[in-house]
Amino acid sequence: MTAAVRTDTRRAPALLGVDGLTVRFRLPSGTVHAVTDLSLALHPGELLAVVGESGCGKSVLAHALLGLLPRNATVTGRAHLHPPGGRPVDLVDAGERHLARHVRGRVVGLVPQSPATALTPVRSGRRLLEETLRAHGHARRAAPAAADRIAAAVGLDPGDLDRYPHELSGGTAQRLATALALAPDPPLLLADEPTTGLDRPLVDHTLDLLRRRCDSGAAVLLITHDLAAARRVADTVAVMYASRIVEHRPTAALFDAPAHPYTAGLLDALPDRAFTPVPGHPPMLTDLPDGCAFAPRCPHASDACRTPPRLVPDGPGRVACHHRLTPGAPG
Ligand SMILES: Nc1ncnc2c1ncn2[C@@H]1O[C@H](COP(=O)(O)OP(=O)(O)OP(=O)(O)O)[C@@H](O)[C@H]1O
Ligand code: NI
Repeated sequence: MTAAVRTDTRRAPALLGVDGLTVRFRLPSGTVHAVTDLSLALHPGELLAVVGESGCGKSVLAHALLGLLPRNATVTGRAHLHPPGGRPVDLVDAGERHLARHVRGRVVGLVPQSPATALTPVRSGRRLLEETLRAHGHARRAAPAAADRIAAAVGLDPGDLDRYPHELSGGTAQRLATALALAPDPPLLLADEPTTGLDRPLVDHTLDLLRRRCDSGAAVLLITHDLAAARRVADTVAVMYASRIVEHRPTAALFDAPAHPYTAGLLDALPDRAFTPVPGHPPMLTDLPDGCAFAPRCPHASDACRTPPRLVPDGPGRVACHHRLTPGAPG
């Protein structure tokens, strides 16, 4: 079914076209290469999962798209957003005023990775949700019923809405953050680890909710550590390593025949596969090697890997590797 959705979405113009997005942080100790030359297109109806080990740049990517990075960040490249019925905007160039008034929440929703710290502490969940709904065009009288409906959709009890964020468990705060992001019905949703702290049935419930939004025309960029989650709902999966996309392809193709040794390593780490972690650790983003950043951990590395591999088309996807795996070959 997702294949059919994918075919349809490719014909529509991209809702988001990211081209060469690069983020650097200046620190007294050096420069953090957080996102490097990242390109992707996201179409209405498409669910893209971004996966990769902790610290590879997933959250920085989401924050860069929303102009939410701190002052020590430099962002270059382009991120064209084509809101349905609205004027296209380059999210990298757009000023804070434009992003705050016309983009954040309304066109691009964010489920933040740490909702407990992102939620305003002095308002109850109900007040936050009703304010969000009213700010996005719901009549005052209709807001309470709409708040209850959205709360129920994310699996919140009405009683949970009457609490303050600091009174909520991590999983409940997570669901409130999801409800707040969904309330304005944004055509693009960036969901950064939206299932953290949830038990398995609620994880699946939340993932299916995101999938249904795509099936009714929205686009979702789902950031997750959870490959099983990506497999359940994503149309395509982008694998990030040390600030770059190293592989991006349709979900079934990625799980059946990964082309990048790092992707193969992530899949081998799954409990229902070899359950063997990728050996070693990711490099420091202040001190990246000149060539392929994965080479020190890669069983296939050779002299060729001293030259950085470019992300190039590979079958139905893209891969950046001098030793790409072919289907059937050992990882
Ligand atoms: N304000 C900042 N100043 C300096 N470095 C930063 C800043 N924010 C993030 N970083 C660095 O950027 C890199 C990417 O961070 P990011 O939060 O995107 O990782 P992530 O892939 O989301 O990891 P996780 O899965 O743990 O959430 C990390 O090395 C992080 O330390
Ligand atoms: Ni993150």
